[in-house]
Amino acid sequence: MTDAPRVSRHQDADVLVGDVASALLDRIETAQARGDVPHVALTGGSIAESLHRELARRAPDSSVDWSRVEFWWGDERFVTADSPDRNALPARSEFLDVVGVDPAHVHEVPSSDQVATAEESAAAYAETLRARGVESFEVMILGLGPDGHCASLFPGHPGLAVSGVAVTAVHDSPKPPPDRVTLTFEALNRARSVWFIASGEGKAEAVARALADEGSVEETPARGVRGHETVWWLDEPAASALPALPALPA
Ligand SMILES: O=C1O[C@H](COP(=O)(O)O)[C@@H](O)[C@H](O)[C@H]1O
Repeated sequence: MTDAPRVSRHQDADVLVGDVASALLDRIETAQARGDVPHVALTGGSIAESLHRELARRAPDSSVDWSRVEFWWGDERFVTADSPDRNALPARSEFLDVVGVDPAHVHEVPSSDQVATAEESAAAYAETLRARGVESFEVMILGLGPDGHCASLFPGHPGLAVSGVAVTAVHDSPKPPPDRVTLTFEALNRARSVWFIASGEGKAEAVARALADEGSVEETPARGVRGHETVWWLDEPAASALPALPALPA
């Protein structure tokens, strides 16, 4: 059973990342308090670096036990481990290494200097998910491209139709770099909570298409992702093309 997506609007990008960071720390604490070791999937993209910095800044005020949480990525660029294009690199240096997450609990998608092809990388990442017994992600954080892509699921691309596996390779991505590895819809939709984060007017049309009553996943892949709970964390510019709420009765 999945709930209808919820929209959470914030004044600007700074307020947005602050509120998401504090909600994520609370969510991890709550999961740990009930005895879980939560699995959290991080994202790349424009909002990720400020979110990761904010998480590191707020971490000392939280009671998260960093030895009892595991981190993954919803997608990764198939490049060398030290490439500036890599989603994991800034997440590690700005957040995970700063708060001291056990490196054994940080599960990167294998890079192009570890395996020969994006297909091998996808298979190895899927095997790690299986071996760690990941049945669902506590929180799946996703960015949104101006074209409506999320993770590395791009409009009109073959990856949208992949089923029966948790991870797939992507080639000829319209956004560089061309070779990538992504969770499939099936795996993304195994999240307890999907959190889309979008900031800036450049994302407004894609946000409106993703949340419209009608539209296709082929055109706007983000429409295909639903957790048990789905929250759209938006700043006001990113929310600016959403239809106005009906006025309350007088
Ligand atoms: O390439 C990617 O793009 C999306 C969105 O990024 P943005 O820079 O347009 O905000 C991101 O969510 C994804 O993880 C990443 O690999």
